[in-house]
Amino acid sequence: MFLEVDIYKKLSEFDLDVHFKIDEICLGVMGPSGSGKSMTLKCIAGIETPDSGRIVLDGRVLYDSNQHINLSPQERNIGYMFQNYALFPNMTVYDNIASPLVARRLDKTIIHDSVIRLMKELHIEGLEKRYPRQLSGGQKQRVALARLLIYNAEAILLDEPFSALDEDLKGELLKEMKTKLDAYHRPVVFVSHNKDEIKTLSHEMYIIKKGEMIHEEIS
Ligand SMILES: Nc1ncnc2c1ncn2[C@@H]1O[C@H](COP(=O)(O)OP(=O)(O)OP(=O)(O)O)[C@@H](O)[C@H]1O
Repeated sequence: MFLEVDIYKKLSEFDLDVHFKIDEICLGVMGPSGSGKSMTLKCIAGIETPDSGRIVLDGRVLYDSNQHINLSPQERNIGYMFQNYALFPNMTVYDNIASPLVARRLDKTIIHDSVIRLMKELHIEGLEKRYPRQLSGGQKQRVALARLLIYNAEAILLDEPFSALDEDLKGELLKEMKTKLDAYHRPVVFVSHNKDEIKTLSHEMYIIKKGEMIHEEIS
């Protein structure tokens, strides 16, 4: 599996001009606020459209401005975890986690088994019937992580997934995320302001400044 990204997009204050190719590793991306990190992930996920370029995931063209290819986020099959968890507020925890499998019309027993297994693994069993507003920040992030991991996403994009957590909780979730990602063997792009988080999770690192990515050794 590999993810190849060559995108150009005019933004309000500068141009986003991003190029990288990764295989089954976690690529850490750091950079100042407003430098284009979230926009890069949104273009890869298909939520925003670049002005030109090409995005290829394991040989599948997701976006190509010359060929007029622009797959929808669902067709891309990429897992995306936002800064603000983005759980569905009117759905229970169970339904939130199950939603990617329900959308794929999987058998109810298979969905049930997968939800229960992931809830156990992420230590959120017992919360099935709660709504997101009845959860702590850490619980919400675990639910978002379970929903991300429940389906067979071909790549994962993480945008500041630990930003709202206190240090203890962050450390704990970081460990769980590392275990999950180590077993995942697919391309992962991880955006963070925090170098320690990048060091823990990532194999390679880029710094993004005003829309341009520069490779940097993780030291
Ligand atoms: N739809 C858009 N069209 C044009 N410019 C945009 C759009 N959305 C965001 N921008 C601008 O693009 C730049 C990059 O924004 P982006 O959200 O990618 O930053 P970021 O690096 O993720 O910042 P932060 O760390 O604060 O989340 C900002 O200057 C922002 O104002």
